Amino acid sequence: MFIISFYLVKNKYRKNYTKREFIKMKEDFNFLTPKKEDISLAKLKILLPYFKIHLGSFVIASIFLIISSFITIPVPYLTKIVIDKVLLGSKNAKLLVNLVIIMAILHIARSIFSGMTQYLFTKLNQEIIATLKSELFKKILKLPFSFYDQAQTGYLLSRIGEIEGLGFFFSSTLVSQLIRLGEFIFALFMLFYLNWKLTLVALSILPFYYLALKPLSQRITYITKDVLESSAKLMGKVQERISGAEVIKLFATEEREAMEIEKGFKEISRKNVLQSIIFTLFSEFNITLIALGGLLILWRGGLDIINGSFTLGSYIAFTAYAQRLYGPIQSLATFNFTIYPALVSLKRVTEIMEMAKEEEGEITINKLKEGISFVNVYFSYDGKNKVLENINLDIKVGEKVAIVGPNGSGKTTLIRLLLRMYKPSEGKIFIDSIDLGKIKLSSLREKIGIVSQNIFLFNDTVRNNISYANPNISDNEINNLLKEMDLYQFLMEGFPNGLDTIIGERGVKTSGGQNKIIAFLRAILKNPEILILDEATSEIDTRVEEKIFKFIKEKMKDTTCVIITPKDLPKETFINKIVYLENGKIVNIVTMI
Ligand SMILES: Nc1ncnc2c1ncn2[C@@H]1O[C@H](COP(=O)(O)OP(=O)(O)OP(=O)(O)O)[C@@H](O)[C@H]1O
Repeated sequence: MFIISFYLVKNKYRKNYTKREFIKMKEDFNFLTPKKEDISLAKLKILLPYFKIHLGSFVIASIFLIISSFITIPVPYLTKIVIDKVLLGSKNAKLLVNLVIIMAILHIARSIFSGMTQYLFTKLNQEIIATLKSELFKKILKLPFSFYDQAQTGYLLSRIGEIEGLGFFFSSTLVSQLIRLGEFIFALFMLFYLNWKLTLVALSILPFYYLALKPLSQRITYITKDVLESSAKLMGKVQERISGAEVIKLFATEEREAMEIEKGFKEISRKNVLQSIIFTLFSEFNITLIALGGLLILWRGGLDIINGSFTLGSYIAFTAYAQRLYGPIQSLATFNFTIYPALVSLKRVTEIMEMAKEEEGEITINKLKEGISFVNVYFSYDGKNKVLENINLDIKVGEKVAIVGPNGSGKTTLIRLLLRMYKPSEGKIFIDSIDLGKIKLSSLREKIGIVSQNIFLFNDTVRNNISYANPNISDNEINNLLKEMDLYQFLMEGFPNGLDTIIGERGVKTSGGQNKIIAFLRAILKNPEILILDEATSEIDTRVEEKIFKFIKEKMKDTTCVIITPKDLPKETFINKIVYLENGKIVNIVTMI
């Protein structure tokens, strides 16, 4: 059976698999069962709120579905009347026409209700999927920074895409299954009514379903999860390689990288084939079993017709109702198969939805009065290696503090703690004597303008990047600021379309120094009470750097500034205090007069 399915599926992928690949696939198939996935219907509770919102549409769509499913139920019985009572009996042409018209109306009505059902379910399904995708996106943005240290962008994009699989729960499939159950019971009743012995013969195929379903559904669950996880991981890799295309080209490693990715795609293709084989196995099994059931009915019913205990019309009605018995059996059996991939998607989406968000405080802080204090702060990213040790530091409002130290000494980490991107492992940080942990994140971060080491700019205009914190700001206000900083000329000369210049993805169309200046303007336009420059002027030429420092010194007197640099700053700058950091410890603090 495995071999037949393999050859059926092989055509779908139009690929010739080597003997080794074939053997590997067969081994995978045999060994899939032990890795049974633990999935439960309990996770469905996260879908309930979405379901409740659309309950009205769901009920209407379900009613249409029920009507379209049951409206043609009398047709086989009417056919029996036509054959036994009209054609072989009264030969009443008028009654024949009337019965045919009734059957035609029933078919047309079914088609109209079915079309409306499809439309309503698709609309409902798509609306919920769009909401779920946006919710997941929002959730991902609210996850702690430590999450981003591990997850790759492409991987996360794939996980958002997996929401499509949840559409199953809002489709007509679930209601159809209930209807099919009703249909099954009704058909069973009709069949027993027409010929109970023949009905028992028709039902004799049922135990075989159980035998086939058990081993196959466990395998399909595992392989579905495996395909989704491998695809998401591979997408993470692909996205990273495309982002890092410059490095790949400069190191001339295109072939190596392409081979690596090809290996990943082939592995997924192999798993997809395996998944397809399982589906094909089941579908072929289904078709054969139903055909055999039909033949059993023909054999047994034929004998009854020959010995005169069963009419031809009853036989035709019986086979039509038998279809209504086998159809639901088939779809109830397949349901087991289709629900597992959807449950796997649900489990994976829930994993992210249930992750803890960034820890939030409740206090909204007003304008800074006192300043920032680090008290006995220790920090480690991995819980083992200490990155910061016993940090005690006071930064008063309006003070300009430089943090100087060699690479890896913990300067940026200190700032990350201040921004509450991470929590101190020990000790506390206070702003105006309020524990940082108790402050509302947005209230804290709104106060801080930062130009970080690795700045990120959006693929948008210079204007939209500069005014990111305040999109309603006018060009006039931006130009005034540029003039005040003596950077207007620089911007007009540097960017061919002025504020309308598109800077490209991550600022590829502009120079490193220009990007830093845009990031600096972006931070300034936020009107920050605390300005942090993390090696912000490293790529900026001395002339512009002087202008920036002059602006800070003269126009940002009340703003608290933290300037990070690996080298000592010249003594005559505006700095009030220099903090020397080495191996995560403050080794010296020099206060300027
Ligand atoms: N997200 C992270 N996860 C684990 N370790 C990290 C992480 N970020 C930084 N580190 C480690 O923490 C230490 C301090 O890094 P940090 O970036 O704070 O140093 P820095 O003084 O700003 O260095 P540089 O001058 O090179 O920017 C380094 O050993 C670094 O490898």
